[in-house]
Amino acid sequence: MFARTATAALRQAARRQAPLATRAFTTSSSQTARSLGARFGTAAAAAAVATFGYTLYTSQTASPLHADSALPIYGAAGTSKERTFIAVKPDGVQRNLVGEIISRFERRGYKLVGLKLLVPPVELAKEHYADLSSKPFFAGLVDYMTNGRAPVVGMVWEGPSVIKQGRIMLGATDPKNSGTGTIRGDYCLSIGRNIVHGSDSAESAQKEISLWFGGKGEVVDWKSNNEEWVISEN
Ligand SMILES: Nc1ncnc2c1ncn2[C@@H]1O[C@H](COP(=O)(O)OP(=O)(O)OP(=O)(O)O)[C@@H](O)[C@H]1O
Repeated sequence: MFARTATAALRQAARRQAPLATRAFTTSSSQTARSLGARFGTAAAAAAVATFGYTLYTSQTASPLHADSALPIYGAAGTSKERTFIAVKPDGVQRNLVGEIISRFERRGYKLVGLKLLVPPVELAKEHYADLSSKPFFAGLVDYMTNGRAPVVGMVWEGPSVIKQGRIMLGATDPKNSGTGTIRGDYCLSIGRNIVHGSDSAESAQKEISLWFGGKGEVVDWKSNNEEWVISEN
């Protein structure tokens, strides 16, 4: 009974989270590109589909579901299945801070449901930072993320309020304004080398998880045995 109720709640939350999602899977690249085009721009959508070789899911296309779950890969914001995209940028990898950053999220009680190491294609970085494309530092930002001098570690973390709490754990964009105890406040000094990224809203998390983890089976829905000790409210 509880399982059925929880599943229904998740389905409802997922529908609220993706109100424009179609009910059937989108199978054709051109169809997907059109959907993406409406949201992120036609060129970016076509380039993304061509570049990554897999479908990018947005709120205008159906999201991939886990085989045994009604949950989209981007989770259900506002529930204990909320998910966010966190990335250790190339400077964080180069400075051997991957373990430290993973450890902070693990110790807080969040659950790792996606993890990959990659040198992102230029188109992926451009799409990820599309809202900054007019900024003078955009070209340098894309180069720093994609030039291969070190890879990026992409992650999907799950748990209550993980989007907001993840941003708090990261600290301010400019490390000079980040408090001690935050990742950026403890480990970096420059806005251009701030070692981590975190989704800043449910909409961003949905876009970014779909962008970086859209391949089949790249986000894993698993049950942690610690869950009742971490997220129960009695
Ligand atoms: N003035 C700047 N000079 C150089 N790089 C910048 C500057 N402002 C932002 N950036 C880079 O662009 C990234 C994205 O900036 P944004 O304003 O979206 O901040 P953010 O959301 O805190 O960062 P992120 O998206 O990486 O988590 C920053 O993390 C930083 O790497």
